[in-house]
Amino acid sequence: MIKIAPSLLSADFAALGAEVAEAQASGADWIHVDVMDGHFVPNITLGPPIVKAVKAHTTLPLDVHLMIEKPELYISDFVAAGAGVITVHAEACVHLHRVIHQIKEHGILAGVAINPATPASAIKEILGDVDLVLVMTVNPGFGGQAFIPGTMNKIREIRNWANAIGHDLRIEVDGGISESTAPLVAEAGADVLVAGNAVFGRKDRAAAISAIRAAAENR
Ligand SMILES: O=C(CO)[C@@H](O)[C@H](O)COP(=O)(O)O
Ligand SMILES: [Co+2]
Repeated sequence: MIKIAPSLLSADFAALGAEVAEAQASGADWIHVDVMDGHFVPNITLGPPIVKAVKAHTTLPLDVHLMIEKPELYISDFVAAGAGVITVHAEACVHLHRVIHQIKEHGILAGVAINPATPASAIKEILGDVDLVLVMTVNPGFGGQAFIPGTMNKIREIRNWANAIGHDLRIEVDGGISESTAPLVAEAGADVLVAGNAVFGRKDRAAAISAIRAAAENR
């Protein structure tokens, strides 16, 4: 089953409550929340107080994508704020195994993300421990960038490894996902599709979400 996770990065930050409620009413499965610290990526967005405020406006799982250094210092704050999924970058964690288990101890889903230039092998040893692998299909930091097609080989590789060990892994893709790129990533093995611009950049969010879902499912 394909999940669609609209990214709040492209929503109206002055009206996040209404934006998240509309995304839920429009058929979103998860709400993707991009946390950036100005160090790991060259942009700064939001922290736990905003996640908590957003959570009050939706019953959907909040899919928190941490693009921050030393994510281990903030896991419990994001859990307390209402995160249902927390994903950390492999590139930002010296002790990735420890951070993944720190997330899982809170009883929520744990994910690991890799940048476009990071090989899939960087997460092979942790694959059986995570609920989700996030394959970045753009360089993290900004919404509205163009999809990088070369990332698709990694989706296939990771899906094959997960199948080989019988692991029911979610593979999420993030960056430049739209009606036209959704079939490609779904065919490669992705099943959680983050979409910022392609949902919040359109007036009719329900039409946008169902078009992406249909494109992925009818590939
Ligand atoms: O994590 C990020 C960017 O770093 C994303 O979640 C973006 O928000 C995706 O935006 P679009 O490419 O879909 O507009
Ligand atoms: Co993201």
